[in-house]
Amino acid sequence: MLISAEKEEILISQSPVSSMSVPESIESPQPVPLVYTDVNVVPEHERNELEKSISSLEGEVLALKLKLKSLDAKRKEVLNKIIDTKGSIRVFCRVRPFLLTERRPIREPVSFGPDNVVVRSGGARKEFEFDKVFHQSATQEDVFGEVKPILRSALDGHNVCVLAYGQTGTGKTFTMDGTNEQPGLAPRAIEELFNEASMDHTHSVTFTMSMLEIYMGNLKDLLSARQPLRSNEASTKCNLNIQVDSKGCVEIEGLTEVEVHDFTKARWWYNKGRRVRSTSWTNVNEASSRSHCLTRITIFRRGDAVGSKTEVSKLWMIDLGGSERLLKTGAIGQTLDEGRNSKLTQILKDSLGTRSKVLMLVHISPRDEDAGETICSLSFTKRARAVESNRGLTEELRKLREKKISELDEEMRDTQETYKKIGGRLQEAECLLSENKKLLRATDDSYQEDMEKKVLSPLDHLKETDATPKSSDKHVRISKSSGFVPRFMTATVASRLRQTMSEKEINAKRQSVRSVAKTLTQLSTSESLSLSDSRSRGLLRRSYTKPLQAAANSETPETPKRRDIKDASLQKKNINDTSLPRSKMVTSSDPNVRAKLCHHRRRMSSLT
Ligand SMILES: Nc1ncnc2c1ncn2[C@@H]1O[C@H](COP(=O)(O)OP(=O)(O)OP(=O)(O)O)[C@@H](O)[C@H]1O
Repeated sequence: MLISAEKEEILISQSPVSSMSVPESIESPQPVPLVYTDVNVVPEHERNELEKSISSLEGEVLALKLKLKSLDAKRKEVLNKIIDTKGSIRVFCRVRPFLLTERRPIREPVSFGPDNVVVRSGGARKEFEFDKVFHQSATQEDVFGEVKPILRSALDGHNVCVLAYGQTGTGKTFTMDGTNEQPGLAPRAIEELFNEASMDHTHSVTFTMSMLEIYMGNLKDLLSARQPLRSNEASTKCNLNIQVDSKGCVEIEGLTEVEVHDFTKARWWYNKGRRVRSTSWTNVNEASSRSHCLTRITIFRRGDAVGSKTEVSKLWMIDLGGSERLLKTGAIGQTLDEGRNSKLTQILKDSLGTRSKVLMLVHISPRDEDAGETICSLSFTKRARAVESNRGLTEELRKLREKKISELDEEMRDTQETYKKIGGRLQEAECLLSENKKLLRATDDSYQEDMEKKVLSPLDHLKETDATPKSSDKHVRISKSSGFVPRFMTATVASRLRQTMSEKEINAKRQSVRSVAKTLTQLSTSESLSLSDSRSRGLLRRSYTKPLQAAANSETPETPKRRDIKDASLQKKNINDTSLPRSKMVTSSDPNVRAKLCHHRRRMSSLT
């Protein structure tokens, strides 16, 4: 449907509005003749076609939604199987490249394969296994690619925890935050969540965001509106309480939680939190190496069906303090270490359980002098990895496991592809449905207008407007339809007398204008008519102006009689234009009647 604002016309294809389930033959690109038609003249059979198309599209939308729902459930199940087979605690290792300021040793202490790292220190050789090892040349995209599937789990209702662990200066912040040119995991993950949510056709998904810092057992709200002015000034929200409800869900009392509607807004908040974290420390490096920075995205996912429950899950992205600091602090004083780490454990209590997915990224340095610290970090993650029952499998079982994972991966890809296709079709169908509904509403309105015009001739309309108090048309219509007329609007004996006199005169005009309206209606129902077509316009002009002129010989200079009526749409505008000065709506030639009508109208308007 095309709407030309210039000509105030609507172009409607002569064929009924197509639905999605059109037969192949009709779908082939045949030249469809376009017919210009006025919205006021949509023939009855086209309305029926439109209604039929709407109901068939409604059925199709429903069926597609059901299909998507079952595909979503299947995808969820397959993903869970994959994660369970791979292990719900996954440990990756990332080796930082040498920095420009660092001297590369002749014999590097760290060597690595795709899933193992070997460290040589003081003649000893230690080997560690991982789910994946990112070499020095690995990009931020490479790392994110491996993290992506776990995000889907978060959207599916699982609590997910992504932790960056390692010695100070090994690249934890680089991996989590990244730079403007090379964004890290957190901004990429947030963007991905929005992308995935936009493709979910069966649920509405919303997000909130919180950021906090833990240092020496203190919790600091990084998104709070009230931040300390100076670095050493205590923040009002520096000691938040951790609460656990009856279901075991952890909540941090008073922690700022902002609603994020899109990625731009989320990134803005994320950058704000990062700024607050660094500015509250006198030394920026101290900030990241001595404290844990936690970003929480809470996901609210609700099905479209009436009465659906909202699933809530959390995605934690944590940049841990330098591991050597943790160990050293622990060595210096047990109390300090307890205070520092027990808060972290409490906060993550519901996100490290059996239904949760954990991804730990251990970062190591390539430097010779860091080899001892590297072994410490890797030994810690080895213990974390050992928690998983899948570890220590025989070669045969390992192969079987790999085969199973690749089968599941393929199933997952197929399901996702089908989901995407059906999602696309659903969007098309919904779009078409909404267009058709709009069109039907437009035809309904014009149909009603048309019917009104058949009952009331244009002059009736004038009369009605004339006799109406200044209140809006809408109000008057409501009063008419409901049968309720305010008392001050009921006619008095005198007003009825005055009205009878004016009615006699108006009736004569009504007769002639009705014949014009009839001619128009006949024209409109007999064929689709283009008002841009000069022949049609001429026909309209002739048929419309002639009886008007004949009937309105005695009209006042303001009436359409002396106007050069350009086309029917202009004529229609004149008739309906209630914004015209009220004096222009009087149609009596008799000065006495005119005076009486004016008096009547003044009286009525003074009552409103
Ligand atoms: N993969 C990488 N590629 C390029 N540069 C990196 C990489 N990893 C780390 N760097 C650089 O190494 C330096 C230290 O990294 P970063 O600050 O991220 O370490 P960190 O582990 O977060 O330290 P801290 O514990 O102090 O927070 C930075 O200059 C960073 O840009």
